Amino acid sequence: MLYVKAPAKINLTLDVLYKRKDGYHEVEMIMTTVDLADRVGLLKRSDGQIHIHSSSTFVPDDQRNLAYQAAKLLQDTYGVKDGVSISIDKQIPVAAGLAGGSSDAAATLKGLNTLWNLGLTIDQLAELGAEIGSDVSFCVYGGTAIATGRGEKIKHIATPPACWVILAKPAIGVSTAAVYGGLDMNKVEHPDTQQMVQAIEDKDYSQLCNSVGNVLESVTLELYPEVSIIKEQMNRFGADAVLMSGSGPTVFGLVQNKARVSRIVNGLRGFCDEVYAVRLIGERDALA
Ligand SMILES: C[C@](O)(CO)[C@H](O)COP(=O)(O)OP(=O)(O)OC[C@H]1O[C@@H](n2ccc(N)nc2=O)[C@H](O)[C@@H]1O
Ligand SMILES: Nc1ncnc2c1ncn2[C@@H]1O[C@H](COP(=O)(O)OP(=O)(O)OP(=O)(O)O)[C@@H](O)[C@H]1O
Repeated sequence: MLYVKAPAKINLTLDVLYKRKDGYHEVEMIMTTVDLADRVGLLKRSDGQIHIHSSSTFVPDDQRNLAYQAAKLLQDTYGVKDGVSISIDKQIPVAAGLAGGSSDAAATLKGLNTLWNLGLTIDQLAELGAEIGSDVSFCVYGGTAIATGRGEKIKHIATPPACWVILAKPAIGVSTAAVYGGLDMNKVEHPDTQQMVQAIEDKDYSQLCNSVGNVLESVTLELYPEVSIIKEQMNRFGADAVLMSGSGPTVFGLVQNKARVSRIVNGLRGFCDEVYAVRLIGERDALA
């Protein structure tokens, strides 16, 4: 069995520039990996079939699974006759704004490149990943990057200063399409992406905290008021910055003071079932 780690991402910024003719939104966002990861196990099959087994009942075990789609795309594109049994040890909450499915797909692309001896470059894998979903290309590389286009154009940037990331996910799943669909471009308050890039390059933690912003947040907050409550609690218990990740509903809080981490985590219990305290990874291949 070949095991590949599939880390979650958070969006330190997420800006939407305009709605495109193809229905997608042109974005500019800063993404970084955190050390909450699924574990994807891959076992070669000689019958050509793709089988999925997941530890979570929330995840489809058929062609709807993004890891299945990754394997099928490689088979079809490169005429691969081998199959694979894919087991997903799910640690990342599902439909949470943390790119769990996208990261499983990216891990599958990378693992099968080895298992099926395809000899593809990481750039080729990232390009294929874009056919599966907008977040998959970033997940192939990991690290910290500005993503543009519909999210598939990746430019790597420096590693952010070290900190804790508290993730709190209310017991709801959010449809990414519904959140983008609810965005009113006349009401968008754009985050300052360049200021965030500068803060990361300067390793200026307090400026980084001042620069977080996500234009999808107000849409999700309106649909799900429970997300606001979690934001308020994180702020009240002393997180340095608080923001929703992706299309939500997960809220993350950044903290440098370790004593404050357990205070915030304990404070959130009772408001929220799923709370994690993890670290920013932010470096490419730190988990490979
Ligand atoms: C919210 C983010 O997670 C931020 O990282 C991503 O922008 C979404 O990435 P994703 O889940 O991989 O999204 P996809 O599976 O490609 O798209 C799901 C749906 O979201 C909407 N969508 C997605 C990306 C984008 N740039 N514009 C969009 O309008 C589209 O309606 C699309 O049908
Ligand atoms: N391997 C997978 N893991 C989790 N969900 C999957 C997977 N494959 C397909 N899905 C489906 O995709 C949907 C979105 O799940 P996912 O956890 O990837 O969302 P997300 O964290 O919001 O992603 P993103 O941040 O990229 O928008 C789920 O409702 C689930 O049915």
